This record gives sequence, structure tokens and C-alpha cells, in this order.
Amino acid sequence: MMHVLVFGQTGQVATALAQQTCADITITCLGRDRADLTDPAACAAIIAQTHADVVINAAAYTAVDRAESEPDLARAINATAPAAMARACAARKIPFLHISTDYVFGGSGSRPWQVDDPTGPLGIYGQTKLAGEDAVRAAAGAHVILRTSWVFSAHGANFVKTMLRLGAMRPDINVVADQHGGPTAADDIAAALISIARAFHTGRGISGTYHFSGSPNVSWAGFARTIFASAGIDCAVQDIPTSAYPTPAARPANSRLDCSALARDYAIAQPDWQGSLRHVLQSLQGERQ
Ligand SMILES: NC(=O)C1=CN([C@@H]2O[C@H](COP(=O)(O)OP(=O)(O)OC[C@H]3O[C@@H](n4cnc5c(N)ncnc54)[C@H](OP(=O)(O)O)[C@@H]3O)[C@@H](O)[C@H]2O)C=CC1
Ligand SMILES: Cc1cn([C@H]2C[C@H](O)[C@@H](COP(=O)(O)OP(=O)(O)O[C@H]3O[C@@H](C)C(=O)[C@@H](O)[C@H]3O)O2)c(=O)[nH]c1=O
Ligand SMILES: [Mg+2]
Repeated sequence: MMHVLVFGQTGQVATALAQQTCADITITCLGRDRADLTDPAACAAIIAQTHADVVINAAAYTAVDRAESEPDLARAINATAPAAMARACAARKIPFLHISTDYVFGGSGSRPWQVDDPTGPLGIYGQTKLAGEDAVRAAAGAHVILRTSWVFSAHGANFVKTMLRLGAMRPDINVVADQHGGPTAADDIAAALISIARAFHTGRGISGTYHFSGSPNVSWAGFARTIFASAGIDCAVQDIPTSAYPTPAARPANSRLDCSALARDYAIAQPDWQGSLRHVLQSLQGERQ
């Protein structure tokens, strides 16, 4: 039996983790009511008392634009809490799996980012996520930092659901075409995390920072077009430059992630996001009926 303790309950990845049911694992998800990340000592105390074999942090401050006006709160949740969790896991000698983001990169060039490429976050969200990564590495326990990108699922707030809502109301929509990355289904992230957890549980875990994103890479405009085509929505996507879509936080133009390290060390391949998108659209359709 493998017991997995998850921080987060309502989010996209936490919800997907809760659905990763299997006869030989138990997954306990802690919502804000039981573990508030603005109280790092409380999060550490939970880990000090847990019987879990592995801890996954799936909670974060993810409002990219709002973070620009709430930097202290974003830092508390994205950096201070994971630091306390990672130290508590190191003290208990249990692995800590933490999720990070493509937004730790500055976005120059077009080559996919490798795990040890220099970071250079453009906004508060990315800066605080990078600080969280640094703290997890500094705790020096068994850990994996899994950087992913452009997460979508049937649950919670994400670009797919935004496009379905806006596309149903308008004949056309302007979407940035000069930011490129790999959309990643929350279900695929959950499966990858459980696979990594199993590797640690059986003594095959390798600590480090890894990339995991859906394939192939696409622009947000291209992603929107595929969403409308897959959902049968008649909404034309107009390509626009980032400069025509001003936002409080800057986003990287190049979010492509080189995922070869995860394939090498864990035999986890990049998921085909178009297939995963079809599953998400099916489950959203099921909810409406
Ligand atoms: N969304 C994306 O596109 C991407 C996300 N990531 C990373 O993936 C991970 C999972 O993200 P995702 O599932 O999309 O997140 P969501 O935005 O869907 O959910 C965030 C989760 O964090 C919880 N949370 C926020 N603040 C607190 C707090 N103070 N105490 C306890 N829980 C809190 C939320 O709970 P509540 O509902 O109570 O607010 C919610 O469960 C994060 O580390 C994120 O940085 C990486 C790349 C892309
Ligand atoms: C709604 C909308 C967005 N956009 C642009 C804005 C932005 O550049 C891009 C995506 O918009 P979003 O607000 O969904 O993206 P954003 O919230 O920045 O998504 C990010 O979230 C964090 C948590 C991550 O870690 C990243 O990997 C990434 O997924 O699309 C348009 O061009 N037109 C539109 O109508
Ligand atoms: Mg957003």
C-alpha cells in the first residue's frame, strides 16, 4: 500500500489526483480548511504527524495578473509554505513532490527550455514559484520539482473553459499568437505524479527538477482554434500580438519545455494534449446533460 498526502483539494491538479484511484494506493487531499498555506507551521505540523509515504503539493497562488498587486500573499503561498513542507518532509525522510511552472523562464528564443537553463521570471507569480523551487532544493530531502505549463481540465478555471464560454457568445475572438507552449491536462500531470511517487516508494526515485508538458507545442491562438474545432463551436480566432493584449503581468513568449529528462529518468512520455482535450470536452458535455 502507498499512502499519498496531497496539499490542495479544489484545484485542477488536486482534483485530478483525487481521481487517480487504484487498489494499492490511498490519496488524501487537504483543502484550505484543513491546511491553509498562509500558515506554514500548520502545514509542517501536518507532515510531522502524517503516516503518508509521499507528500504532493498541488496548492498554489495561480492568479498570474492578480499576483502583481498581492506579492506578499503570492510569496507566502508559493514559496514560504513549500519551504516549510519540504523541510518537514526531509526531517521525516519522505519524498516531497512539488509542482512548478514554465513562467519561471524569461521566454527568449524558441528552443525548448532544458531543466538547468537559466531562469528569469517576468512577473510576481513566476518569481514566487521560482523562490518556492529554490527552497525545496535547499531543504535537501528527497524531492521532485515538476515544472508544467498551460494546465487545463474539466474542473476549475483554465483557458479551455474560458474559450468555451467566450466562444459560445461571440462570432470571433482575438488571441495572442506569439506565445508558444505545451498545453497540459491536469489528469496527465496527476498520472505522472503518481508514477513518480511509485518510483520513490519502490526505491527507484531520483531527486531533481523535471519538465512535463503536453505535445505538440502551440500558440494560445492555435490552442483556441483546436478547442473550438474539437468542441464544434463556430468562433473565428484572430491572431494578435501580445502587445495588442495588455495584461498586468508579462508572460513568456517561449514557454516550450524540453521534457527529455523525465523520459530518461522515469520513462514518462509527453502526453498528446489533443487527445486529453477530447476527454475533457467529453466530461464537460457529460456534466451538461
Ligand atoms: N494552472 C496552470 O496553468 C498551471 C499551474 N501550474 C502549477 O500547478 C500546480 C497546480 O495548479 P492548479 O491545479 O492549476 O491550481 P488551481 O488554480 O486550479 O488551484 C489552486 C489550488 O490552490 C489552493 N490554494 C490557494 N491558496 C491556498 C491557501 N492559502 N491554502 C490552501 N490552499 C490554497 C486552492 O484552493 P481554494 O480553492 O481554496 O482557493 C486550489 O485548490 C500549482 O503549483 C501551479 O503553480 C504550473 C503550470 C501551469
Ligand atoms: C482570455 C484571453 C486570453 N488571451 C491570452 C492572454 C494570455 O497571454 C493567454 C493565456 O491566458 P490565461 O489568462 O489563461 O493564461 P495564464 O493565466 O497566464 O496561464 C498561466 O497560468 C499559470 C498559473 C501558469 O503557470 C502558466 O503555465 C499558464 O498556464 O491568452 C487572449 O489573447 N485572448 C483572450 O480572450
Ligand atoms: Mg489565468
